[in-house]
Amino acid sequence: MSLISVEDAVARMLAGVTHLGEESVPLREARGRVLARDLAAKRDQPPFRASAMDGYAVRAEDTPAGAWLHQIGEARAGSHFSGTLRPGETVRIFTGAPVPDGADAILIQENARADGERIEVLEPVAAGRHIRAAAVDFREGETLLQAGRRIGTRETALAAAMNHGVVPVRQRPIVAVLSTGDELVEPGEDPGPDQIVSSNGVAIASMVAACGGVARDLGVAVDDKQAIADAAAGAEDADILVVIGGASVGDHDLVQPALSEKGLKVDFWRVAMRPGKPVMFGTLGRTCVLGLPGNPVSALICALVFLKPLIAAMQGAEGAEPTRLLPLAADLPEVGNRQQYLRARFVEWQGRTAVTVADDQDSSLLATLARSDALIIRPPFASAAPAGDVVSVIDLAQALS
Ligand SMILES: Nc1nc2c(c(=O)[nH]1)N[C@H]1C(S)=C(S)[C@@H](COP(=O)(O)OP(=O)(O)OC[C@H]3O[C@@H](n4cnc5c(N)ncnc54)[C@H](O)[C@@H]3O)O[C@H]1N2
Ligand code: MOO
Repeated sequence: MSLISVEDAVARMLAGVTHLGEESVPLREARGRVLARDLAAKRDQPPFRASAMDGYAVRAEDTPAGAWLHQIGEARAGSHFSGTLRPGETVRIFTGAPVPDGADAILIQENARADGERIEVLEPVAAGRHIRAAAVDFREGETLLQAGRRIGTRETALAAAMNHGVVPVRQRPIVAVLSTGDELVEPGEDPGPDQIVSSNGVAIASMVAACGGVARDLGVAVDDKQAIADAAAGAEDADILVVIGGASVGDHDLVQPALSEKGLKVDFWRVAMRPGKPVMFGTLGRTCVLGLPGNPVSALICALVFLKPLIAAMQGAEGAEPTRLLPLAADLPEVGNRQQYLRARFVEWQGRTAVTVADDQDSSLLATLARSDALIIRPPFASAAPAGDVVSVIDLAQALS
């Protein structure tokens, strides 16, 4: 049986993706959305020379220690002083206020002593000190956030400072999530002795929300072609249908037969990865269909490798999981023909942060996944790796937050 590589599978899946439409949303509601256009500054920041400290606006040359200055006014944030400083004069100033014309430094108040309107200089100050130049942060017209950037806290702050109250973003993909299996009951229900709680549906929906999609829970369909086909009808207007379970080769693995009758075109099935081999991708009309293996850890790792980039691509964003290189704290054996995703923990090893794998990598073990800090990625046919060898690692706290 031939398996497609993870790299080829992801590339094939992304090759057919088109961007979703664009919409405008208030910046306050834009968290997690992806910019559909570049965002340029609508003004200079700061728009004027601004004081960085509370104190006195001065001419630096007037400030030998012991000099006395005459206070002629006050400048506050939001209210400038309209005159011009002449020799021997100062203006009381507060952080964020426009620096008056004629002043070239701020004498901080700790280095001054006020006696009515007479101000004694306790420490000289150099020209330019504690003044932020106009537009030192950015200039009007400068593009600071590019299309494709996901809006988090930093982007929100910058877009706001650029004076964007409303931002152009990509629509959120609608992701229908269908679990399959006679054995499944929803979390919190009263399972029979042969039954299993459906953890995958709710977990994938959580991931969809975290990736900026809109999850539509289609619940659980029993292992029956008609039941699966009927339930999948709830995804007709969805951008993505995720079907969980029934992906393998057993007599009760009916997802492909059920959806084929509705017109599913399978692009790939079975990928050279472990866990996750039975993952399937195809299209049903305009809906992308991702078939995830039922084993809970396989489902989540496949969602990380395929669903996250798919959702990101529809929004015009980068979705590949960032990796970093860390040394192994213990030996690993050689790899077979499937790329491995090994649950692992961060440990201190020879004075450095290193990774060590969990003993049992069975793809049903969610507690092990929750205890793990990282996934070690090992490519197909990699040779045995001794402790100290560097491996590629995904940080789970970010990847499956
Ligand atoms: N003869 C073979 N058997 C299996 C193969 C194979 O190549 N040849 N592949 C194995 C691999 S690898 C995996 S992964 C599983 C994939 O199975 P399915 O996708 O068909 O999933 P199911 O059989 O429906 O379920 C597997 C397992 O996962 C549990 N499950 C299913 N859905 C959920 C859910 N929503 N929440 C929690 N747990 C779920 C289910 O109860 C089973 O225990 O096949 C191997 N077999
Ligand atoms: O490879 Mo399956 O996806 O491990 O259990």
